[in-house]
Amino acid sequence: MNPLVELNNITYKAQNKTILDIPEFQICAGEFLGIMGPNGAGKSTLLKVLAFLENQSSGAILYRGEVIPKGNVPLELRRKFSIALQQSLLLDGTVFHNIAIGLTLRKMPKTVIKEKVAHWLELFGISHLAKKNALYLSGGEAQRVNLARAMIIEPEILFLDEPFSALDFPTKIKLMEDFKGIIETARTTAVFVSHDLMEINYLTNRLAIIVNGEVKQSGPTPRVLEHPNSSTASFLNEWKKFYPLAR
Ligand SMILES: Nc1ncnc2c1ncn2[C@@H]1O[C@H](COP(=O)(O)OP(=O)(O)OP(=O)(O)O)[C@@H](O)[C@H]1O
Repeated sequence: MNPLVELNNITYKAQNKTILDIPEFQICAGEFLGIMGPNGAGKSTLLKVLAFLENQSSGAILYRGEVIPKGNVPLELRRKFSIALQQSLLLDGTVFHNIAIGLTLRKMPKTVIKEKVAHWLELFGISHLAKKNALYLSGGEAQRVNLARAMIIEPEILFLDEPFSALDFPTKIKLMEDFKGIIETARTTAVFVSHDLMEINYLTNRLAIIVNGEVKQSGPTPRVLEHPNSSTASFLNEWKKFYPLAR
């Protein structure tokens, strides 16, 4: 598989503490990569570094084989990426306006915006909410708007930091099912930070386990879950007591 983003000898330090220490790591085109690990392991920091939202302290980040200058990421590269967080951070305005925002910023013609928003509203099953103020949505509805807003720009990589974790179980299951279909059809490359083995097991095809800022194991999700190594077993085996591993 072709690497879209590569990390080479990356460290990230804050307040004299090494938070990430990653000799090499890649995001490959077309994969749905899960990142899992204990609290404070560095998952969100890794996501931010991969998405060029935080500058590494040392090392190089390559995009499609080219080194990207630290702190000077071209706007057109930033615009290839989308990010969806646990909090949907919607704006005070209609659902239509919120979903359209990425296209509006790119100065797309109004007719194209209307067409695309209608398409993504329908895919996420929220056409009936188009005119509603986004601040008055349920958690599940808001997360659908958040994901539609991230997907409408057809990102090269979609970064997800626990977008389902605040949802009740039935809402989460329905959204994950719909989302999986959408992302498979769009063939979007995705990087997904989650605490939840069920979410990881259902959505991802490759899994990296990060402990103390280091990637301790990575590989196809079923293989990592079924064969934890000596560095990941204590973390994964706790989870496996609670969830069956069948996909
Ligand atoms: N800018 C910063 N300054 C100081 N410490 C930081 C900074 N950013 C992150 N950290 C610390 O780095 C560690 C990793 O944080 P990070 O949020 O990446 O972990 P995480 O694995 O996503 O955690 P969680 O599962 O709890 O969300 C934590 O101990 C955090 O307090």
